[in-house]
Amino acid sequence: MNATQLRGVGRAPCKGCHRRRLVIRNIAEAIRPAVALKNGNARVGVPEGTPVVTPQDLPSRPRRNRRSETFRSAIRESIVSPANFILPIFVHEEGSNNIPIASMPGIYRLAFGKNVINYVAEARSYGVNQVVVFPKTPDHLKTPTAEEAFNPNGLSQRTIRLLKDSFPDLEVYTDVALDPYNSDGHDGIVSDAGVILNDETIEYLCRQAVSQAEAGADVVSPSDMMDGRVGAIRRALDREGFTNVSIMSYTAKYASAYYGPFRDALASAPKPGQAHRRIPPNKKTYQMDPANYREAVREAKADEAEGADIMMVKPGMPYLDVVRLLRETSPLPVAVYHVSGEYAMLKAAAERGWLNEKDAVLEAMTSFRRAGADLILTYYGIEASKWLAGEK
Ligand SMILES: NCc1[nH]cc(CCC(=O)O)c1CC(=O)O
Ligand SMILES: [Mg+2]
Repeated sequence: MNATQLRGVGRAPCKGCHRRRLVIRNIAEAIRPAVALKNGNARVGVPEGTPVVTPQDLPSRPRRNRRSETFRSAIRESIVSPANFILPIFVHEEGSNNIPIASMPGIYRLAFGKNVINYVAEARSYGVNQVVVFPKTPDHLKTPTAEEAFNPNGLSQRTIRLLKDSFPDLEVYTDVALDPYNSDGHDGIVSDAGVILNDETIEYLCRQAVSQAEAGADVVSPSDMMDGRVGAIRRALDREGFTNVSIMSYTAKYASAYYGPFRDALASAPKPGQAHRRIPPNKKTYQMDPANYREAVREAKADEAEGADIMMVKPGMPYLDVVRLLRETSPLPVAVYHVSGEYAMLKAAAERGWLNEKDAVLEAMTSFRRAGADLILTYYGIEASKWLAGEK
């Protein structure tokens, strides 16, 4: 059989040569089934009734590049690694047990001390060497001006110290915002008229960031969305000699419904107003409108000019277009926050058997990387790393 004959294998019947073609095809399939497959029209083992067609004249067949797992992995464009993950940890000190968070199955407020160490040690054993610390502040320490945020011996500061003492090479990120310490449940100081004060709040955010740097933080992350806070924090850190402490800015943080479980975890949701004080029930006067895209460019330009080292988009999956936008707008690394509500959705569907959790989660992580994120903050940090390591 020569090449010309083989090329005819699998072609649609043409009256004159139909019989000859069948014979050739049978021989070809018997001795070299791969040849028949190469022509894209194998007749081996097709269900009866499968139409016999003329192969399409298609020089470009993208399926060729998907034909084997070996080949697919060889040409994969986006890779997820535990090195990309930043693991959020909730810390409390109301007793020595971890406390489950009802709306985040599998996630706990960790008891300050060895429970925190053990959790982080487990993360590190899977290659996750970055954490971001969120303290659960007891109600009696919350005030309208949130001074606990910069208490040098506050839970946040002690947790940072504990982590850096235990794991000197761990990258410890912090959250800079007043909400966990604010009796009004806002990221900034609320005036009696219900305005979240910008410049006054920044004064305290700077103190908070410096106190975290003094405790040993590697990266401070303002999540408050006040205007100008990145530049002010940069100057405050530099003034105190912390020129090596980085700033990861929540650059495009949207006023999202997906933060609900996080606010459960820290009891940090905006509180009801009082007779003499109007407390806004939501964060829409500082967090971005979910409808806005161009505005993210404006935020990014400001943060870059003010000295941000990393820019973040939050939430994650519903905002992949914004991740891609920042990736193309700036040379800075881009982080994305796969937030508490996104975690809760996946867990809830998985618990009901409606989604394959591992596949759905790794698909989400891959999508963040494809959209252009370098860093991924995710409560799935440990589980996803186990899956990436091939564990069940
Ligand atoms: N400023 C605090 C802060 N930092 C991170 C989150 C949300 C994270 C999550 O939902 O996982 C929030 C909550 C908020 O802005 O209300
Ligand atoms: Mg801004």
